[in-house]
Amino acid sequence: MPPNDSAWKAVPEMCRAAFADWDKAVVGLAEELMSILCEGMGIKSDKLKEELCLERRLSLSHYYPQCPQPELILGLTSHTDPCVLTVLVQNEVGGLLQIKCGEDWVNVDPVPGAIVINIGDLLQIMSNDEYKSVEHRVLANTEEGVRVSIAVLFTPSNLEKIYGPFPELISDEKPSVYNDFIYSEFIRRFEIKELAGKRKTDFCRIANTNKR
Ligand SMILES: O=C(O)CCC(=O)C(=O)O
Ligand SMILES: [Fe+2]
Repeated sequence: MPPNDSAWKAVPEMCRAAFADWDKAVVGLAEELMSILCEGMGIKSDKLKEELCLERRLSLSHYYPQCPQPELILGLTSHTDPCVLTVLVQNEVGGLLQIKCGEDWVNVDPVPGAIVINIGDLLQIMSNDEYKSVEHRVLANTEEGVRVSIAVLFTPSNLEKIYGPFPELISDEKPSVYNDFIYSEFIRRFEIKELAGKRKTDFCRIANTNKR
């Protein structure tokens, strides 16, 4: 949420100050990461910041109690994050968060003090496939302890802005693999679940370009 947004009022007063401190720390980390990711693409380091990708944050808190029939369900179904970047912290209950590597699911077990960073679909598109959004899921919890995680998803703050691969990354050798789109249209399709079960990046992928 942007600073001074009325959404802050939804945060209980007793934890508003702590939440604001957490938000500040997460934004600082994301700014540094976005700058490194821009350098990795060979574009100016504040490009993602300039594109308003630090301003809108969605904070998702997850609580996974012990499940009596874990073989029947997932804690969170397989998905990629519909954002630029995700910063995620998890408690010590491991063996549940997994990422897809090829055909395999690989555990992302908690490491004390470590933070999980996911590349989101929008960064995959903006980078013209230089970076790839990560498919992940959470298994149902079989342990007595509760698993808790907090994910902060960074998305552009201007919903009516046009996004697409950065022009600096497009050349005759590396043509654009995505059409430009209005961000609110991406959200609309995501919310009506039109993109469910597909790679969300496919909605603007130019036909006949290779999927990676
Ligand atoms: O609970 C987790 O570790 C995953 C949360 C997640 O993938 C999400 O909020 O998008
Ligand atoms: Fe996620």
